Amino acid sequence: MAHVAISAQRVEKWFGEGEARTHALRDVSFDAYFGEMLFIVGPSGSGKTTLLSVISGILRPDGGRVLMDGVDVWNLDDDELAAFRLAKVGFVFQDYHLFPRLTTLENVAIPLVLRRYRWDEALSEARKYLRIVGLENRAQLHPVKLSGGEQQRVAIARAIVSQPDILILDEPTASLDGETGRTIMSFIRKEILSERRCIVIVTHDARILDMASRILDMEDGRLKAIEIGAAQ
Ligand SMILES: Nc1ncnc2c1ncn2[C@@H]1O[C@H](COP(=O)(O)OP(=O)(O)OP(=O)(O)O)[C@@H](O)[C@H]1O
Repeated sequence: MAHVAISAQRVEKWFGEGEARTHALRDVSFDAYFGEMLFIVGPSGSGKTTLLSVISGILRPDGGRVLMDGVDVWNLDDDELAAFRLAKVGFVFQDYHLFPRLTTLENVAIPLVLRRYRWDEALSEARKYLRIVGLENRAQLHPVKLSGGEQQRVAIARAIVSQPDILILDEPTASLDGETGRTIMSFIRKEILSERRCIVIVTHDARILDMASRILDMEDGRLKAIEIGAAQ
């Protein structure tokens, strides 16, 4: 029996006040397992990014709970939650969140520095991951000098450098051409997914859906269906 990595239980989220009040997540429950690549799909505004933020310990829900590897993450205090996320979760955000003043290599090294690696060790490990995403020759450039697709690849390298148990990606291929997107997703599936890791991906990109183990289909804040993917 596969081990549950993330358990979302009756999650609710509201935004705004009065007329602008939006019910962004309505009673959303599902389990994500170690060893699977779980995709979240649905129309714009259906709550995908909100769900990703709640299950990864970034955005506090208004109701329900989220267990990550058995830990009720929204019951942790801020310091415990930060430490838990650092130890367990890697993120790739839709808009990259790269540090503009650091080089590409330094950006990838940051999670290791936070884990108290020596600076030279962190840089050398980071270089391996830049090579994996095909950007070794961009190591000394700052993010502003990179294309959108290259920045996305740096963000992916930074998310996987510390080998997190849970890897969360928001639209990871949105700014990549089809071939690069598939190459990176195949790489993640082959080299990054393992029996001890769970990968959750929000995507609009139909070209990569065949790599899903299962697909959560969101609509209007609700979980409409859970489908078995082609790669299960
Ligand atoms: N910070 C916020 N403040 C107010 N409303 C928000 C906020 N974030 C999201 N919403 C609203 O919550 C709903 C769900 O938004 P969310 O970004 O999760 O959807 P999404 O499915 O990820 O959309 P997209 O595919 O366009 O990224 C939308 O109606 C959105 O307008």
